Amino acid sequence: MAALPTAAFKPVQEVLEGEGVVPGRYIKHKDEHTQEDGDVLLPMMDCTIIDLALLSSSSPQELAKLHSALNSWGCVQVVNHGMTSSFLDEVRGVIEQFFALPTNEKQKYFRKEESGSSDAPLEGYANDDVYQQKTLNWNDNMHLLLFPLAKCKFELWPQKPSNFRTILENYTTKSKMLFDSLLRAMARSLKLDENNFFELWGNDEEDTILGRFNFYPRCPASNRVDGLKPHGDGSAITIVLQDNKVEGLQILKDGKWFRVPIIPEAILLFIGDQMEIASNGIFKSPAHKVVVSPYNDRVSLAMFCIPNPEKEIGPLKELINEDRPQLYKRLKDYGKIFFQYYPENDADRLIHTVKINY
Ligand SMILES: O=C(O)CCC(=O)C(=O)O
Ligand SMILES: [Fe+2]
Repeated sequence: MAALPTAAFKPVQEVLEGEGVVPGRYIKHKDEHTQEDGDVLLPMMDCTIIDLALLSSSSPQELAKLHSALNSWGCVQVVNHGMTSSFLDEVRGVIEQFFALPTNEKQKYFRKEESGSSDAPLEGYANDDVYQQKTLNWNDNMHLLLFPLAKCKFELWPQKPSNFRTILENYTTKSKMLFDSLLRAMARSLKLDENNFFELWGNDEEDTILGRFNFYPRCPASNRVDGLKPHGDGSAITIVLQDNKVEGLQILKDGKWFRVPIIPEAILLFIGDQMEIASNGIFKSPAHKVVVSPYNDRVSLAMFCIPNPEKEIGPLKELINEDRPQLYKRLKDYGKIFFQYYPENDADRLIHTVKINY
């Protein structure tokens, strides 16, 4: 990967300063204008809300709801997860405070090439401009490895606001428990041994959680830019803490885009490509994207469960049978395959590259 051009770096947040014109590099190609002007009128998805307490007590109805939603949408929102709304607001608050800092303060945590390697992610603050995408996302972001603690590069964690680290460590510890409960419940909903998905993620000290802190500045030409282009997540599973006031996340189902509702007390779960592979296609990794508001900035925090790249991932043998032949190849380091294609504009379903064609 080319060296990251620190000197030329400009946060999207500052792009409109001066003339206030959105540069062409951010304007979507004509053929990407699928629903220009119409985004606000898109239907809301029929989002399943899962009660974690019921799930953990193995309520058959709740497990069936989970199975059905992950099989159709690949996404649910989870409530009763043990984190209070005021705590979730604190997490959102420190993210907002970080992105509100002056650029020279944020640049102390700038993403450097040396911080990444084939098996460790690039960490720090940046935006997609540094990867020279064809059309850029209207998004500034920060990537931090959040788990396990032994792998955290705390020198890249913001010192301001001063409670950033405490809040994020606390949120990560609670999220790890949430991930574990969800993975167990997902296995149970498929009538598998409840520890089966720990083979995929969670039982290995090289399994990690990568956090992506997103900031989508408001944009007057909001319907001509993408906050985040359509993509499926390359993780095993992802949880997203959405902004509690500003909508923007959309999900694709049967070729149509739907808005994802804001449920302030909920945490959103997306199936990632590696879980779609492990579940032999029963759980779907949905394409999703983010649209930008003309009036308000939006933040979110996506936490990706990334399996040890040395581990071979493939459809579980219990989920392969005559009616459902093996749909995906067995592979290692899906992240590497994923990031070879990721900067492309049309890379919304990279999982197709590892499909077995009968
Ligand atoms: O901003 C959001 O709500 C979703 C972010 C997302 O999809 C990602 O970071 O992969
Ligand atoms: Fe995503």
